[in-house]
This record gives sequence, C-alpha cells and structure tokens, in this order.
Amino acid sequence: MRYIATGQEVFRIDEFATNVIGIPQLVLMERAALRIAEHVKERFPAGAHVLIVVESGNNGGDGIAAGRILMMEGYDVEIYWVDGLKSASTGFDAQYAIAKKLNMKFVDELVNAGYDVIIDGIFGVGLSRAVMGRQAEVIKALNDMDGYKLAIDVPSGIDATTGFLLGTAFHADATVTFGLMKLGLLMGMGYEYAGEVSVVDIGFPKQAIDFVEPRLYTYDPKDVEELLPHRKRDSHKGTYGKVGIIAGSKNMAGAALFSAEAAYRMGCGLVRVCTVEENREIIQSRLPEALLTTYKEDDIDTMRSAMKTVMGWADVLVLGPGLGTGEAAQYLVDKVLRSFDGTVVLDADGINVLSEHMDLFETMHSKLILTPHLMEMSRLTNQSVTDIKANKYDLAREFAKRHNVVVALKDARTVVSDGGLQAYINITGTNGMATGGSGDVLTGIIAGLLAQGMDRFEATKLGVCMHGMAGQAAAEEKGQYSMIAGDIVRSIEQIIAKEAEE
Ligand SMILES: NC(=O)C1=CN([C@@H]2O[C@H](COP(=O)(O)OP(=O)(O)OC[C@H]3O[C@@H](n4cnc5c(N)ncnc54)[C@H](OP(=O)(O)O)[C@@H]3O)[C@@H](O)[C@H]2O)[C@@H](O)CC1
Ligand SMILES: [K+]
Repeated sequence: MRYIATGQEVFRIDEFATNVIGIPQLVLMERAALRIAEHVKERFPAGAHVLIVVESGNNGGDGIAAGRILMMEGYDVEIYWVDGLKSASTGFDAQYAIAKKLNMKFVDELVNAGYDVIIDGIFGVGLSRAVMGRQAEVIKALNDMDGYKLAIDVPSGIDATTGFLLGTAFHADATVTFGLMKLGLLMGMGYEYAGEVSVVDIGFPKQAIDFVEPRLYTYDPKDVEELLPHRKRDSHKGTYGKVGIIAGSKNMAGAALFSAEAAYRMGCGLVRVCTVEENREIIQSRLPEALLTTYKEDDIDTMRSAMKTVMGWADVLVLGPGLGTGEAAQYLVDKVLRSFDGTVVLDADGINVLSEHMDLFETMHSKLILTPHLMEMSRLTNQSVTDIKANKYDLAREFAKRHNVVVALKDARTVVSDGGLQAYINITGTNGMATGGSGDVLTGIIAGLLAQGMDRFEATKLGVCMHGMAGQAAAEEKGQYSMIAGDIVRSIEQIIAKEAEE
C-alpha cells in the first residue's frame, strides 16, 4: 500500500518533519537536490550542458542546490533565475548565497543554446494560482526548446492536488517527486505534463507521514500478490464460493457472459447466470461452465421463482449488467435488495433503477457494492458530472457513509470508498478500457473475490486494481484501439500471480 498525497498533505508532512521533529529544512533540500542530480547523472555523462530555471521559492532552492552538485561533478551548468517574485524563501536565499560564492554561472537571457538537460525549478507544491506574465513566458520558451526536460517535484503550472493546468505548465519528460506520489501527477493534465514520474525518498520520517495520514492510497503489484485469496490444496469447488449473476435482458446476453466468465477466471467455485429465457442458448454455448436459471420478463411468477433459486443458492450476487430499466428490472432490483442478505455488486442498469428508487436504501437487506461511472453517480446524487469530477473523493466517501455501502466511482482514476477517512485510488488501467462490457468484467472480478471470502471493501479495491491490470495486459496484446471486453477477461489469468497458487 502506498500513499498518494495532496499538495496540502505534503505541506503538512514537511511542516511536521521540520518544526516538530526538527529536521532542518536545508537537510531535506540537500537530499532532494542529490536525487535530482542522480537522475541526471544516470542519464547524461559529465560535461553535459544543463540549464536550471528557478524562481525564489524552495523549488528554486532545490534547483540551485542540484546545479551545485552537478557542477562539482563536472557538468556544464547554467542557471536562469526568473526573479519575478516579491520575496524569496530562506531556503532559496541560502542556496543562492552559496551559488554566488562558488561562482556558479547565472545567465541573463534564455536562449536555446543546445542544452542537453533543462530542469524546471520554478514552482513546486507552493503553486497557489495561475501562472501569468514573465513566468508564463519563460515556461513557454522552455517548452519550445530541445533537450531532456526534468521537473523538480511537480511540473511548474500543474496543481499538485488536482492535476489542473494553472495558466501555463512545463511539459516534462520526467518528474522527480519527493517523499510521496502527488495526486496531481496522476490526474488530468498533470499526468500528461509530468512525463515519467519517480518518487524518491528524501528522508521524511514515518512519524510525519503517520501524523498526517494522507487520505488516499493505492496498491502496487506486490500488494496484489499478497492480497489475493490463497488457494488450498485440499479444496473443492464449494470452497471458493458461489456467484449468482442476475443480468442481461433480451439481446443483452454479453453483459451476463462477461461478468460470469470474469468471476470464474478470478477463481470462484461456481457461477450461476440468471437471465431471460431468450439468452439461454447463447449462454450455454458460450459458457457451458455456468449454471443457468432463466425467467420471462412478462411473467412475474417465473421471475419470482428464478430469484428464489438464485438467492437461495448464491453466496454473492451481481445485479444489473444489461438488465434494462423497465418494469422487470425494477421488480428484480427491488426483490433482491429487500430479500438477499449477502453482498450484492450493483452495476449499470441496477444503479439506474436504484437511483429512481432511493427509498430502497432504507429497506434493503443486502450489503451493497456500487460501481457507478460518473454519469451513474450523477443520477444517484443529482449532481452534475463536472461537480462530481471536481470532488470525487469527498463525494464517494459521503455517499458510501450515508448509505453504508462501498462505492467504486469509475473514472480514469477510479476511487473506492467505504465511507471511512481513507480511500483507495486506482492507478492501473488504460484508455482502451473505455469499451463496451468493460464494466461488466469488473463486476465479475469483484464478485469472484467476494465469493472467496474477501470483505466488501477489500474485494472492491483489489478487483478494481486487477481489472486495470488485466486491461493493461489486453492493451499490450491487442492495442488500445482494438482491445475489447473479452480480451480483458482473457487477460485475467495472465495477471493472477503464480504465487497465489500454493
Ligand atoms: N516539502 C518539503 O519538505 C520539501 C520541499 N522542497 C521543495 O520545496 C517546494 C515547495 O516550496 P515552496 O513552498 O517554497 O513553494 P514553491 O513551489 O517553490 O513556490 C512558492 C512561491 O511561488 C509563489 N507563487 C505561487 N504560485 C504562483 C504563481 N502562479 N505566480 C507567481 N508566483 C507564485 C508563492 O507566492 P505566494 O503564493 O506565497 O504569494 C511563493 O513565493 C517543493 O515543491 C519542493 O521542490 C524540498 O526543498 C525538500 C523539502
Ligand atoms: K517544478
């Protein structure tokens, strides 16, 4: 598990480290500068021509200090100080004074002098408004220059929390960021402008991070290995649980198939698809491993009896993919949520039906996991997609808390919340996953993990993470444009770590 920090959280960690624990700011700055210098040294030999552009904050102080280290190791370093701020930080003043005593080279003009490396130390996490005037001109000029572009901590002009581009931003090939991954480097324009991000340790003590307790965290591949449910040698199919999938109206068998196959691939013991009679043949021919219960949408007795069968049989239910929003779907959602007291993964049309019947939250017995995309979340909350996007974490959390559910709010960076203070943010996945059926696959993955005994929140987080990993694997094989949901399902087996199989 790895924290993802907002700009504000980094600021508080820094404050705790320096003011409460007493690590001198200049020590942190020197370590930051060393890591910047190392990044350059790993890529360019001594003698390389390096331009460092700074403003008078601590980000600029890091820049000058990195320049000093590189100069001492034989690099040809030039510094351009934009000098457009009213006052300088003490860290900057200290570095500037040292640089002057060492006769470091400061240039008065920005010229495209064939630099090998251009380092951006203009603004870091202290960026507080849109970049304009002189600083904006400088950033534009740097973007037009050739050379390897390296941002210190955060590309100047990118909001470290939101990833918004504030005015003009430095377009980096790489960003070396200190202590913790910043949320803004994963989001929106920040993701594009940061280039390849490396998170480097500069000695923030664990106590400082624990004190601040950043609100977002994510999983790394090694977490996935550890979190996957363990398989026992003396097991049988009942050991791994039974998933019921209530999905797929007429001509929508695909949704049920994707979800069902994903649950099987994820390792659950048995899957029963509960769908309309018209889908019988296709489900049986495409996924003969699944048990099948069917109903007729215009015959309530068949629906009641099918629900009785699947609810009596399953440990976990998926409800909603391809279900439609007509009377039959309304009956099914109402019936299941009121009667089934296990966990239900509610998606797509299931969510749409629920958003028209919010009173169901008061009477339901199911333990719910909701996997809305932004539009579905908008229906659930009556808020605009723009507002939801700008406020995803708080919204997912408030919603989860108010209704006692787990929410996976799907977006390029899906957020999973159980209403607690800390939420999971997903960093796996690819653009290619915005394809029909991708969400159905996710429901099956989550249900497969639930059936093997994981709790709601854990299964949802791990499911979202693995869904993204499977999407990446599919994109590698088929390409972003051509991959389809079936490729994501087929990639699940690739990414299930061998270690999980005892
Ligand atoms: N965290 C740590 O422990 C460590 C942090 N370190 C480094 O410090 C960096 C943060 O430093 P920082 O706080 O001095 O802020 P920084 O980004 O240099 O800029 C602040 C100045 O810019 C100004 N300003 C802001 N926006 C502006 C705009 N649009 N247009 C014009 N001006 C604007 C702002 O003015 P103000 O908002 O106060 O009016 C202020 O004067 C961090 O990213 C990392 O590199 C390392 O040393 C290691 C230890
Ligand atoms: K910067």
